[in-house]
Amino acid sequence: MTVVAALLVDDLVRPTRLLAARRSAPPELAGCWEFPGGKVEPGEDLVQALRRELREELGTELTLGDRLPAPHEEGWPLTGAWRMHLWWAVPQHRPEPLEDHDALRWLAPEDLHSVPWLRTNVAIVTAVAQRMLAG
Ligand SMILES: Nc1nc2c([nH]c(=O)n2[C@H]2C[C@H](O)[C@@H](COP(=O)(O)OP(=O)(O)OP(=O)(O)O)O2)c(=O)[nH]1
Repeated sequence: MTVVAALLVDDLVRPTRLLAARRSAPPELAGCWEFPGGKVEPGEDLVQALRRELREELGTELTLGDRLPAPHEEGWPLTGAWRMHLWWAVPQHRPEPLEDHDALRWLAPEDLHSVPWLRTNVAIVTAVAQRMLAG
């Protein structure tokens, strides 16, 4: 019941832009923005799953930073029993919307709320904006 996702930024020390991705499926989530990532598969650890998802979805390897602190040890609550863990990361290649997304946008911290995020992401986006603005 674990989802992993990347907070893709231009720089791990002084991030000025964060990548938001617009979902193309399923219909009930399409058009909403999220952090690229997905479900951990059996036999994978969290970071292996994160690297696989980013390779599949955006065609990039990652330089990983810290994990975003979550309000619970199990991660950020999504719907039902799903929980999400997120890592700051810099993409090693130019991200392309290969699978699951139909648009990507690099946002400044003050513009993070300018796209319609998945409802479950709003609290996370607020925490991310605070961290980016705190420098
Ligand atoms: N990737 C991602 N999923 C999120 C975010 N916020 C959020 O509520 N979710 C939810 C949406 C989905 O119900 C679930 C992740 O599913 P997914 O469809 O991305 O997973 P997946 O790539 O492994 O795809 P699948 O096996 O379900 O086909 O978590 C987010 O920021 N990123």
